[in-house]
Amino acid sequence: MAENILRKLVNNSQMAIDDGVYEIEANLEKSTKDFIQIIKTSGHAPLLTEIKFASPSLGKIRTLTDPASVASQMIAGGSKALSVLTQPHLFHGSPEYFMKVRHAVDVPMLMKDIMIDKVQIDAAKRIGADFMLVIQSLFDKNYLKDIDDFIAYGHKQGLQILLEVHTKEEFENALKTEADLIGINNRNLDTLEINLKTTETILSGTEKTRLILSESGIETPEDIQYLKKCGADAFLIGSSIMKSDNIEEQVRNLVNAY
Ligand SMILES: O=C(O)c1ccccc1NCC(=O)[C@H](O)[C@H](O)COP(=O)(O)O
Repeated sequence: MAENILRKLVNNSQMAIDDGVYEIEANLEKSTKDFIQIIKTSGHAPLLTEIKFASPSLGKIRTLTDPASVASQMIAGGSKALSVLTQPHLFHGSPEYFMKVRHAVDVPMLMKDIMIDKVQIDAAKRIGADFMLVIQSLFDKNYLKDIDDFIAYGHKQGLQILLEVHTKEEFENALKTEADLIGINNRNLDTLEINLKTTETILSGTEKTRLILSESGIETPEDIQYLKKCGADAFLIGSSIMKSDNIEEQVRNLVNAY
């Protein structure tokens, strides 16, 4: 069971690649803003908010509407950067939604997908992404080879790298790479269980040499205050915002956690 979820996500990405989902004609500019600088200078909780209409763990989260309108509400609430799902299978994402948002806003944007192939990195550049996601466990579990080459290719395309980990061992491996930002995913991608203590466990007793994004399962200002105390510098939040009747207000409430 455990290995199956990750394997399914990898297979889904391969299916999307084979279906031509990442063959993009466009050539959009990325943002003029730098999320790393924003994190370093922010007076409030720096949020990377995620436009996510469905997920493997929750199924449908919100009725599919104009993603640019969701993006504008998030930014009005104080979100400093956006993550947009481009994975069609299980997440109902697409590069087209990403580009709709890219046309509408000038904030740093993460192409959120299960990245397994350089074709997707080329697509990230073409759709105007600032960041791409790399998942450390895909390399540690031998689904993919040569993380340094994958990251270097992303950098060559002008992308910054969010490298996601879920265990201390993955975190230590991640620190050996040239990733720009390390994401600690509180969601176990093998079981889909969420535990905010993951961030605490991984950061306790380690010297922090890279900016840390705590990801998944964040719902309240108290969650953010706790994660900040654990050493997180920024926060990736999707479902709890996408489920809200008032996206702008929900984001503002979380941004004002500190
Ligand atoms: O969200 C899922 O169910 C999921 C399942 C399997 C792999 C990845 C998944 N989500 C990716 C994410 O990292 C989250 O979308 C992101 O951290 C936001 O999390 P949340 O606020 O809990 O929606």
